[in-house]
Formats: sequence, C-alpha cells, structure tokens
Amino acid sequence: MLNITMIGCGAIGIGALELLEKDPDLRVDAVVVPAESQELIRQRLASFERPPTVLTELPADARPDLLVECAGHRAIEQHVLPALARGIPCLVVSVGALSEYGLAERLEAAAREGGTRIELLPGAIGGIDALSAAKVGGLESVLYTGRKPAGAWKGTPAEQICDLDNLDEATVIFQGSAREAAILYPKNANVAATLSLAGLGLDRTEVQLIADPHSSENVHQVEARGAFGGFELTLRGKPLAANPKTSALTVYSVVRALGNHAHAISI
Ligand SMILES: NC(=O)C1=CN([C@@H]2O[C@H](COP(=O)(O)OP(=O)(O)OC[C@H]3O[C@@H](n4cnc5c(N)ncnc54)[C@H](OP(=O)(O)O)[C@@H]3O)[C@@H](O)[C@H]2O)C=CC1
Ligand SMILES: O=C([O-])CC(=O)C(=O)O
Repeated sequence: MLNITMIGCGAIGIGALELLEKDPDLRVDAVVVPAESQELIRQRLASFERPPTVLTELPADARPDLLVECAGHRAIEQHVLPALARGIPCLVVSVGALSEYGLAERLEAAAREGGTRIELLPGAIGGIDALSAAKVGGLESVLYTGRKPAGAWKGTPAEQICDLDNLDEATVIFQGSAREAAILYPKNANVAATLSLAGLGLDRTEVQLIADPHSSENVHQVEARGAFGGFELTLRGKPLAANPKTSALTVYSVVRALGNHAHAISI
C-alpha cells in the first residue's frame, strides 16, 4: 500500500481522488491546498469514503511514499522543490512551469540532494514515450498544434488578437516556439512544454495555437520527424466540466502514473 500526498485539489485533484478511492493498493492520506480554500475542500471531500486530511503545508515530519502535484506553477516552488530535497519522490502535472528559466535545473538539483526522483506526467498528451525514444536516434522536427474552443482562451493574450465571444471561424492566435508559447500562454503551455522536454527542446519545438468556435474538444496534434521515421498524432481531449482548460485525460494520466508505482506490472 502506497501513501500519497496530493498538492492541489481542483478539477484534476478531485477527479483523480474519485478514481483512486477504488484502488486498494494506494491511499491519498493528505491533500495540501491554499489556506483560503481549506474549508471548502474539506466540505467537498466529506462525502468520500476515506476523506484525506486537508492541510496547507506538508508537515516537516511527513514522509509520504509519493507526492503528486496537481496545483499549478507556484506550487512547484512552494511544495515540490522542498519535498524533493527531503527525499520524497514527486510526480508533477504542471509541466509548463519547467519552461521558467532555471527551474528544471533546480528541480534536478533538489532531487539529487534528496536522493530521489521527479516524474513529469504526460497529462493531456499521448505519444511521449515514442517521442522521447525517437530523440535517442535524433529528431529533425516537432510541430505541435493546440486547438481549443474559443472560450478556453479567455483570460489569455488571445483576447487582444480576436473577439473570442464572436468568432466565426477557427483563428490562429499564436505561432512560434514552445518557449514563446510558454511566456504568452503559461496556463496552456503544459502540453507544449512536455513535448519540448521529451523532444527537441523549447526553442526548436514549433507551436501553433488555435481558437476554434466550432470545437467542443481540446485537440492536440503532433507531427514529428527524425531518424526513426515519423509520426502524426491527433488527440481529441474532452474538457473537464470543472475546468474547460483541462482535458479529462490529465486526470487519467495521474491515476495511471500512481497505479504504475503501486501495482506489480506497470504499463
Ligand atoms: N500536463 C498537462 O497536460 C496538464 C497540466 N495541467 C496543469 O495542472 C494544474 C491543475 O489543473 P486543474 O486541476 O485543472 O486546476 P484547478 O484550478 O481546477 O485546481 C488547482 C488546485 O490547486 C490549488 N492550488 C493552487 N496553488 C496552490 C499552491 N501553491 N499550493 C497548493 N495548492 C494550490 C487550487 O486551490 P485554489 O482553488 O485555492 O486556488 C486548486 O485546488 C495546473 O497547473 C494546470 O496548468 C492542466 C491540464 C493539463
Ligand atoms: O488540454 C489540456 O488539458 C491542457 C493543455 O492544453 C495544456 O495545458 O497545454
């Protein structure tokens, strides 16, 4: 039985907790959330059969078998870095945070200090195993196209490019490198960052982002070429009702990764 602490308890966290309740091989003992939402989360978890303790910090003497982050970029700095340095293995979904200059190196240094590992989860995208294996033989190009319903781009620089409420047709709102995409669209940069880390890096991974008034899905397309040959992937992710910016597959990716740590066969 693995004891797990979860950082964040929003759309991904709650979705994962619901599914993990059915797994006898692991148990989420605690969730860590900002102080202002502690009471609300406690109420939300009250109906669970085994409600986790709701905390605002990981106690200094806590030694969970795994820590899983489903919170956001700031939580990496606040909770993941110190946990790694204390030797707690961490799984991370806010991979876009690693686009910040120097953060990946600091996470690596903290993991080395603690003698542990950090695992970056594929989240909303697939094919990371193939891309990262292809990198071994040498990659020539990786192009990522992210297409989301117009409303999913609210609160981003796309609002200055087009009228998201009155779009008639699919509109390209960004074209450039994954590094530029991460700076302009940090909350939508997880997939681009994950593909970059697995493949050609932030500067050589090409990104196109599209606001599509006719789409009800988060569509991720990847085209990769290299010594291995090539692949084209189209993933049509259903958005979570609780947060339309997030695809449901991200929840399943968390559950799969935790299960792989707990079960005798991992796949
Ligand atoms: N890798 C991938 O493919 C994907 C990654 N993501 C990333 O996953 C993360 C979570 O997404 P989602 O669940 O949809 O987001 P939500 O906004 O629904 O939930 C985030 C949760 O984390 C909590 N939180 C925020 N900051 C902190 C902190 N510093 N410490 C502890 N808890 C914190 C929030 O609390 P409060 O409500 O009080 O702010 C909330 O409970 C985001 O960073 C998102 O970018 C999302 C989709 C795909
Ligand atoms: O589809 C999703 O869940 C999220 C997404 O595009 C991203 O963060 O890159």
